[in-house]
Amino acid sequence: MSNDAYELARSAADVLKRRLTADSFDVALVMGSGWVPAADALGAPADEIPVTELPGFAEPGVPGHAGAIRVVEVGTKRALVFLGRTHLYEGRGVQPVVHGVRTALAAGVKTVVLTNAAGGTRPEWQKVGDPVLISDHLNLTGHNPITGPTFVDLTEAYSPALRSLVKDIDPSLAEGVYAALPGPSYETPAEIRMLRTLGADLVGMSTVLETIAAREGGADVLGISLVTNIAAGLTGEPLDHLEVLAAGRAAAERMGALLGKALRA
Ligand SMILES: Nc1nc2[nH]c(I)nc2c(=O)[nH]1
Repeated sequence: MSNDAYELARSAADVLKRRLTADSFDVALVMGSGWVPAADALGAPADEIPVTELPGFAEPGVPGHAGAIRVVEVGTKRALVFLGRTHLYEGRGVQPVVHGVRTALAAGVKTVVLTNAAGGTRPEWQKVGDPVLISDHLNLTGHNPITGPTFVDLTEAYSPALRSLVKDIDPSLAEGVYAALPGPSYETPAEIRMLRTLGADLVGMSTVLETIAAREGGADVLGISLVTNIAAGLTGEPLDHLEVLAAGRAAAERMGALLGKALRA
C-alpha cells in the first residue's frame, strides 16, 4: 500500500512536469483555508493545472477550495502553489492528505511551505489575524503517513534556518507549537485547557502529516499558521466557521506579501 502511495506521487509528478510549461521547481507552497488571496498576492501564475487532472488527487472535499496547482515565479524561485489541501476529516485516509507534498518532492522540490488557519490557545499574546511561525508540532491525529520501519528524525521538523530568515524579514513574528487533531469538530473548552497544558499554542486539523512526509523526503519545512479564532472556551464566544474564514481572508493578503519577501530573500 505505502509503495503504491510513492509510485502514485511519482506518476502525478510525471504528469505535472509534462503538462506544465516548466519541469523544475524550487519550492512548494500549500495554501490552507482562506489563504488563496495570499497566493494571488504572490503574483500572476505562469501556469495552472486542476488537481483532478493528476493521478491520486480528488477535488478537495471542502466547498470553496479551488483544487488547482499554480506555477508562480517569485524572484529567482519557481514555486508550485497548491490551492487547497485534503484533510484527514474528509475520510479519504492518510495517504491522500500527504499526496500533494509527496508529488511536489517527486517533482524535485526541496523546500515546502505549509500554511494553515488555526485556533489560538494563547489569548494572552495572540489575536485573530495574527500569523504565527510554527516552531514544532504535536501530532495528535493518531495517524502517520509513513508505513514500516522508517524512523524519520523530526528534531528540526520546522527548519530553524527558514524560520530565522522569515523573522529577519518580519521580527514581529511570534513562534508557536501547532497541535493537530483529527477534527472535524472543534475542541471542547476542557480539551483546549488540556492542549495548553501540553504546550500547544495553536490548534488545527492539518499540516503535521504533510510535515512528516516532507521530512521523510528530505525537504526543509516552513510552517505558518494564521490565527483565525481564539480556541474554544477562552473567550466565552461560540466558534463560527464562517467568521473564522473571513478573518483568514482579511489577513491573508498580508501573508502573501510576507511569503513573497521570504521567497525573494
Ligand atoms: N482543531 C482546530 N482546528 C481549527 N481550525 C481553525 I480555522 N480553528 C480551529 C480550532 O479552534 N481548532
